[in-house]
Amino acid sequence: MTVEFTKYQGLGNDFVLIDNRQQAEPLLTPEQAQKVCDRNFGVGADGVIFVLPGQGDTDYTMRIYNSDGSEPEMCGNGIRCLARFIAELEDKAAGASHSYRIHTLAGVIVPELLPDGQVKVNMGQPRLLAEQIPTTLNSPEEQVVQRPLAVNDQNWLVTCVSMGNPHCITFVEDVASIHLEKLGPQFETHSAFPQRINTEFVEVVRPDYLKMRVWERGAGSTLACGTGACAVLVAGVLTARCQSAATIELPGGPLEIAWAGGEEPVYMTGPAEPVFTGHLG
Ligand SMILES: N[C@H](CCC[C@H](N)C(=O)O)C(=O)O
Repeated sequence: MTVEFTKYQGLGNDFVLIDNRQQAEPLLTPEQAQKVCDRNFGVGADGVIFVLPGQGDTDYTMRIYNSDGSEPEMCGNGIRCLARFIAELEDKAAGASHSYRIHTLAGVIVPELLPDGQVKVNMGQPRLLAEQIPTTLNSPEEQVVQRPLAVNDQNWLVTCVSMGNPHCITFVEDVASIHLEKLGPQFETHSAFPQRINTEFVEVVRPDYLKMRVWERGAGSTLACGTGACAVLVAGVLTARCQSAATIELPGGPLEIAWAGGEEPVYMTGPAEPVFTGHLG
């Protein structure tokens, strides 16, 4: 069976998107997705994203496999790509604005296509309690803000935020000096994170401009992480380092993130572009 796909990227975080509207189960297994993501033996991507039929009052369902075959709850850059892909599948006129209600393992997420081609996403509320991350770095009902964590014989102060998927944020003086390939895997598999963890290293340039690098759970070093940028803004607000809206500069480019605090949702605005279409198998 050949499977058609379209390759999309959001700030260089790239995905194979598959029209899966005809059945409730993904057309590829996690093992097949892993092979598709291989940058030498496959198409090459940070993940595979499936557009499935909606559930309840949602238009569609998004499922995603990381390049290691694991299934995360959500993907910020990926859902912007999914929204653009759906508009293409529905043959929506370019330049018009549309929003979709997407069922995900992180809850209902609402991306809106803006007339300029960018996508604005209501990413839902951040989860801040240790049990919601999940992590053992504090009592289950407590938040994890500037807690000590020993990694690579160094003591880091970390703040943990879930956007449906788990993130560990640490603020540093010079983000370019971080040895991501050495530190990333040690954070990712640390025993304090029973579901593993996405790790963001952040340099506050100004309260409305932060630079970050990311080691993603199940995907390694990527050029951008949308849920990670949201988690970084939330951690910046919780630690009084940044304003309620900021530009988060990733290696692949900037995302605009805003959070009014408390029970309010986090909003993310950024690009998503098609690259090419092809067939698998
Ligand atoms: N690797 C992440 C999923 C992809 C998230 C990232 N690509 C984004 O844009 O949010 C995880 O296992 O939680």
